[in-house]
Amino acid sequence: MVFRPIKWLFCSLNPIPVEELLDHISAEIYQKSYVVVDGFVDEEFRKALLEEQIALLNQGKFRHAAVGVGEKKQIRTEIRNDQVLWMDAEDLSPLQAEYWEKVEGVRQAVNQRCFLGLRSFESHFARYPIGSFYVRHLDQFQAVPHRLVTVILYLNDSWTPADGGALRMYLPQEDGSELVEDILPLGGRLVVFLSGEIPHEVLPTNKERISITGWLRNID
Ligand SMILES: O=C(O)CCC(=O)C(=O)O
Ligand SMILES: [Fe+2]
Repeated sequence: MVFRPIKWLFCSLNPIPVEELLDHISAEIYQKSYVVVDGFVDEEFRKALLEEQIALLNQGKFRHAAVGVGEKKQIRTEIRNDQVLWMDAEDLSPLQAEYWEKVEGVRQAVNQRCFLGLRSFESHFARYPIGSFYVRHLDQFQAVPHRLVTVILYLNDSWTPADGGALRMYLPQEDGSELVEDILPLGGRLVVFLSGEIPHEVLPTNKERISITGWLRNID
């Protein structure tokens, strides 16, 4: 497989060298357990990923997302009612492989600074139809201890506060309280956070909401 060399990650107005961006991501994760990066992918790439996802959706490849793992895995639409399509690490499309390659940069940078021993990545496309949500949860729990870092890329063409569907993060403070931060799923925006430390939810969306969610893990 041939990868396009990644020299720049984009903010359309303000491209910065990839090393600088990865350094920023790992520093923020180290200091505050999360980071939001706008324009992580350029518009052309975002649109191509969105089109690929819509084509797969139209082929009926998405399934209701489940909660729990193994025998306890079940569809619980009162907890989450998005639809997902897992990417097959052994059979990535060229676009998916290009995205994974970008996340590989994040993995290495975070490992270097935070010593998390991240070894692999898993991810799925996600579609939240109008009215859907995902109630407050942690991505790392007893049954899935190997998910250490959550990585989300939003693919939406446009988003305003009136569209709902924000990612609501509950940031633990030193005094034991929580700071609530709402992050809109703006196209090209990347959100990275420590899966075991930041409870979060997806607020009900008033518009179809498309993203790629993934996890860096400490297993192969
Ligand atoms: O799409 C989002 O903003 C968050 C999704 C999420 O929390 C999850 O899939 O675990
Ligand atoms: Fe989550």
